[in-house]
Amino acid sequence: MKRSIASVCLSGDLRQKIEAVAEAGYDGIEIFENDFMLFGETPAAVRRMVEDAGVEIVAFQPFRDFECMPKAKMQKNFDRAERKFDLMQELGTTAMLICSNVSPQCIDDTDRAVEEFYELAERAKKRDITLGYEALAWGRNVSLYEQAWDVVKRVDHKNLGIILDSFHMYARDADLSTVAEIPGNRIVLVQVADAPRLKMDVLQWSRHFRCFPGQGDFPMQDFMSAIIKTGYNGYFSHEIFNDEFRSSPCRATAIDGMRSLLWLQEQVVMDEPDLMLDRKNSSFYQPPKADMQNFEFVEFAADDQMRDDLLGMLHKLGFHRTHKHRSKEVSLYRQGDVSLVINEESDSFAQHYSLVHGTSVCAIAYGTDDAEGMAERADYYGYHPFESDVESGELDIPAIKSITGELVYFVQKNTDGTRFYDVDFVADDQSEALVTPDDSLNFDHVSSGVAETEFLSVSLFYRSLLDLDVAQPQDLIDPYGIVVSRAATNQDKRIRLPFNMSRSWGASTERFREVHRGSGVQHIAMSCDDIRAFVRRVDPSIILPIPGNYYDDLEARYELDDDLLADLRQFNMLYDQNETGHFIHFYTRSINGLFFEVLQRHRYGNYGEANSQVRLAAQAQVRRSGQP
Ligand SMILES: O=C(O)c1ccc(O)c(O)c1
Ligand SMILES: [Mg+2]
Repeated sequence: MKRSIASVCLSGDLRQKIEAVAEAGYDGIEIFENDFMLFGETPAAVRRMVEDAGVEIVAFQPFRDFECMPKAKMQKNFDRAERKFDLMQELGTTAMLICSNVSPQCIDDTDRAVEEFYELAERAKKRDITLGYEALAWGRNVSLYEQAWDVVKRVDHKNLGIILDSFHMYARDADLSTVAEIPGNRIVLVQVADAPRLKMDVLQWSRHFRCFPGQGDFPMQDFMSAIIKTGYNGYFSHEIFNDEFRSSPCRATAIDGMRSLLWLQEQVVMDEPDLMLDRKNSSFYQPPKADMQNFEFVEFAADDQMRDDLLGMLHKLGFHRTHKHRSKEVSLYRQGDVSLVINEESDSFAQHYSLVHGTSVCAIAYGTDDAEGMAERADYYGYHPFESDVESGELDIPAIKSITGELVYFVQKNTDGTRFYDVDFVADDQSEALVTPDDSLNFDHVSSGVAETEFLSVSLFYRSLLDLDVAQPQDLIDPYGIVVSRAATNQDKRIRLPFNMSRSWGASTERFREVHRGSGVQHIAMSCDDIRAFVRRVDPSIILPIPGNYYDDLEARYELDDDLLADLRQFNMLYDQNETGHFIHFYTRSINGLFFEVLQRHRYGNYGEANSQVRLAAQAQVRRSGQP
């Protein structure tokens, strides 16, 4: 599979874009006309730059509003094309993307289009140039790929083919069956773009919300399979117009794009193993399948200032120290099946992390049946391994850096049922729990607060490397802005990872990123079997106070037992119900922006989203009062 990316996907000037594209390992780049026009070097210099970088200019694009203009304008359009052919020859590229005309003056006359494209193809032939016709979803008279194919078929000229762009096709709910009629050698270029499903003007949707495959909602595997079945052997090229990409570092975006193409290839091969192997691609490598089973532990970096606050909060929630590390300043606090590691080892990753972020989560560990495989997968997807100091007799747990900088560990499940702490830790009966521990406690979800520019990278990280499902974004209402939230989950829902971003400085996510000095884990939720018993054992001073009006509303909305309602009110718990069941939960106050949640699910799969605005308002109230 030959891989390319359009220069319009990336921020910066043309030189920076070319360097980023080469470094990320693409074979080619589509040069967007504006990127060239606004660049201060000659076509020959750009050609050298691209050659030196070892990439190919896959296409020059776009050539706009060519066909079916009033007769008086056509001569000018042919002249304009000749000028661009000159430029393309200087740049050393042979493919020109022509998008369907969007001008109000464009005449609806397919015979005319056929004649004009024949004439243009004849001119292109003299220059060894191939034209590719692409239907823009908002084209004046040609807006469907079937219409573009009809024109190309009728022109029947070797120098004119079709360009297929997944965005335009899916945006118009295309039926992919006509793709099978197109011989692969008549496809000049395939552009891949995903997008979230949005109901809005198609032009605005395309220009601002496209994203890399794996970040949006389109069934990109089906598109890929349909194309590959035509026998097409050319480039798959990203063409993503996206506001976040425009404001993100171009190298990071280019690398994410490469991960996205690798992921797409993995999906296609998984669905239809013969498709790509048929293509004499014997060097084809398929990474080990992801295997992610559970949250094994969460690790905290503790700094001097807030260490005691954190330990105090854990004690009040029923945790106590059960183990100490054999050789390091590392303690394990357990309750039920929740393991929290407190790392105070000097000169460790954790200590460096706490110097920047204060007391906070510096790592999440997942249990897996194939830790080696996960490490190999991480390498395949270009996520960076992290090597830690391991003493003999200790586990060497594969680790990588996540997008937001904390570590991700892959902990091998042992067949004999022993756990990570049975090797590296010694049991420690010194400290007693302040309150009776709850054996039913389990990790439920771990949420992160991320920057707007990281949001799509994080979804790709979860979808590609960890093979999690990533749900569509939801808006949560904060008193000071909107928080956009998505959740990644594994199949049996033992791993749930919501992640949030906000464009509003005053909203919870950005306030967290301010106190925590960067993105990271903001919230750890744990489930139990009897939350009404659990909350009675917890010191009320650590629980987030909820406004009384909320309970009056609950009473009006649902038929709740007086008993339950009284408990909810007294213990500052929240309640939600849906068609299948109900949900009760409470939050703690925060430490350095981080807070805990304890919850009980009754056949309920959501997160109490309906209550998120209550929580966000309650947290804003606490912040305003200057309390933690
Ligand atoms: O938005 C546009 O104008 C535009 C231009 C070229 C393309 O290939 C495309 O898909 C969209
Ligand atoms: Mg396109």
